[in-house]
Amino acid sequence: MNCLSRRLILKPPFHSNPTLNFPSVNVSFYSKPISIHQKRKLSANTAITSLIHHPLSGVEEDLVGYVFGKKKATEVAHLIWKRVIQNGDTVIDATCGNGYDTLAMLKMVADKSGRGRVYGIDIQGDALKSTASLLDESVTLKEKELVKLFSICHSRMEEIVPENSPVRLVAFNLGYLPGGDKRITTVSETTQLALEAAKKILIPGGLISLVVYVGHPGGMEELETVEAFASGLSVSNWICCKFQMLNRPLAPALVLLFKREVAETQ
Ligand SMILES: C[S@@+](CC[C@H](N)C(=O)[O-])C[C@H]1O[C@@H](n2cnc3c(N)ncnc32)[C@H](O)[C@@H]1O
Repeated sequence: MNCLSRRLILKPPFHSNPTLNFPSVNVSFYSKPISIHQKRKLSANTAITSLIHHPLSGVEEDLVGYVFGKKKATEVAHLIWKRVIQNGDTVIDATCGNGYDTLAMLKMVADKSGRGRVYGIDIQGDALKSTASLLDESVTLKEKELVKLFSICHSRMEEIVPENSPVRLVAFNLGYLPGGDKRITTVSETTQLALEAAKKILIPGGLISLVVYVGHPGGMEELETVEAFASGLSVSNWICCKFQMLNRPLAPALVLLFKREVAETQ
């Protein structure tokens, strides 16, 4: 058989951590039609390669940590963001709160060229003040300039991100502001609108990440809204999953909506 074989070192574009080793794979180019058996072998190799390079691979231990109550949903979310975000990216924190997620995102996008941007949104002025003061304590003035804060509803996120900015992450941490007024929470209607907006502006290879607190009134309904939205996304373009503890009903659920880099043919 006429077959050209090449050994490639694949560096997925979503990966920014140079300390991790990338597996090498054999890629074969065939000049003749191949048998069904060879085709199956090839597509299995492709499937394995895409699994190896998926942002969820490499965080297995952290997911086990979450299952055994050793890692918080937010910590696992941050580790997965790290595998998606590249220096210089544009990302959105759709619920800034006290700014911990904003800060984590800033550390991931900031580079010397000053290209990265974090658009932070919260309906409460107090939350944005809290985010700004956390940034003041934690980052340089130059880094802080990469963060743009907006006191608006996240359903309006399209209005604040410049049109040609490739958004790679939109993150939600739903519920109420810790230490704030517990009556002010995210709500299903606007969360649904915000998810639709996020879907429109996210680039292929991007991620919509949600940590959903279900212990407050309306929290469970909101999780159902998120699940219904995720269930409606096409399999060829999205990989959607949820991590939730069944016997810890008040523990937050982690919902991840990965937009495929390349649409999968069915
Ligand atoms: C659980 S807190 C976020 C915690 C935050 N990510 C952190 O790291 O501290 C949820 C936040 O969502 C905000 N929020 C509620 N409804 C919103 C809306 N429609 N648009 C934007 N933010 C909203 C609340 O004011 C609150 O600060």
